[in-house]
Amino acid sequence: MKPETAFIPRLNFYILWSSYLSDSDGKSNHTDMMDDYSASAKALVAEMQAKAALSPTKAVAFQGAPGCNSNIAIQDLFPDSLPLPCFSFADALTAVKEGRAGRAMIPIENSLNGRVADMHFLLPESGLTIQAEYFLPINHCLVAPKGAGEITHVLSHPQALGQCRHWLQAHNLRALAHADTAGAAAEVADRKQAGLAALSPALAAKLYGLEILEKGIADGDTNITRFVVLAEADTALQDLPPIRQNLSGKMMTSLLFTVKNTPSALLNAIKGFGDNQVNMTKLESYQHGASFSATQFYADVEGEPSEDNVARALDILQENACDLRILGVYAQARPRQ
Ligand SMILES: O=C(O)C(=O)C[C@]1(C(=O)O)C=C[C@@H](O)C=C1
Repeated sequence: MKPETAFIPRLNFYILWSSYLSDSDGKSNHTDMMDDYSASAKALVAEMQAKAALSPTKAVAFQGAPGCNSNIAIQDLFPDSLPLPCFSFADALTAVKEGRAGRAMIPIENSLNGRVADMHFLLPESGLTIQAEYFLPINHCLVAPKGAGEITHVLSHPQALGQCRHWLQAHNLRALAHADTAGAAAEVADRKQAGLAALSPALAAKLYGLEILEKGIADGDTNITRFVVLAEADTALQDLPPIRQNLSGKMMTSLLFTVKNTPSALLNAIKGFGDNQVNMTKLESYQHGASFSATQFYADVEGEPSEDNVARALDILQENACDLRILGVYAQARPRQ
């Protein structure tokens, strides 16, 4: 991504970083913004990291600054845990791999704006498994320092900007991408720049001393993000802080598999799910390798491999696909039908 401009996928406009977010001498601060937490967030990040370091199994890693939605998801699901802020998704997964956190909380899809994290490569590469899912209602606020004046530019995570795309256009606000919603709030708190606001949770406004100018911003009535909890496969659930959530009583299984780009290859691979009455709730495709000759699929199905019908469907999948990998078997947090 060039320092001068950045493109937000799913939003049909370019974001001018340095033309707007530059010092009075014209020097860009792009590198600082992309590579590290802003000053307002640093002390809190350091404090949370220090607490997590004292009790790593109680730590749950997340991408973003304190007060972001992933942090809120952790507070909801693991009230007794120690949230561990990490700057990138890769950092959050590495924290679990290196034993600095027992788990990671990762957003994967949003009801208004679709896919979030690149699970198809992050998860397989990390070797971690999905232990749980969680659905968090998202409540974006427009937040700014006191005296910011008329707002013209809004900084936030590309997902948050995408979830509020129509609202931003209707209010003639220019969107600027940031690593996460709370990090965006910390950034506008540091800059105290006239006309600059952030889209963030109310919690971030509180943490970074910002005013809430508007609440409940979203382009639809239902704005929910699905998160998954990742952990090492051999981590026993009982060794980690308890999960507090209502469950539907069913299980979910997440899979990754590859088929050749030949006629009916996908149809043959997943036929067993329909034939055995197994409900597939998600199927996403990705090009696999550099040749465009095979496609990788990520799928979520209801049920678990120990159920006969799921086992039969998986056998058929195994016969017709390659690289089948079970990414996780976990309790369903929300009915799918
Ligand atoms: O930036 C945050 O607040 C995050 O936790 C990330 C994230 C996302 O990537 O989807 C999480 C939930 C919201 O949908 C918006 C942003």
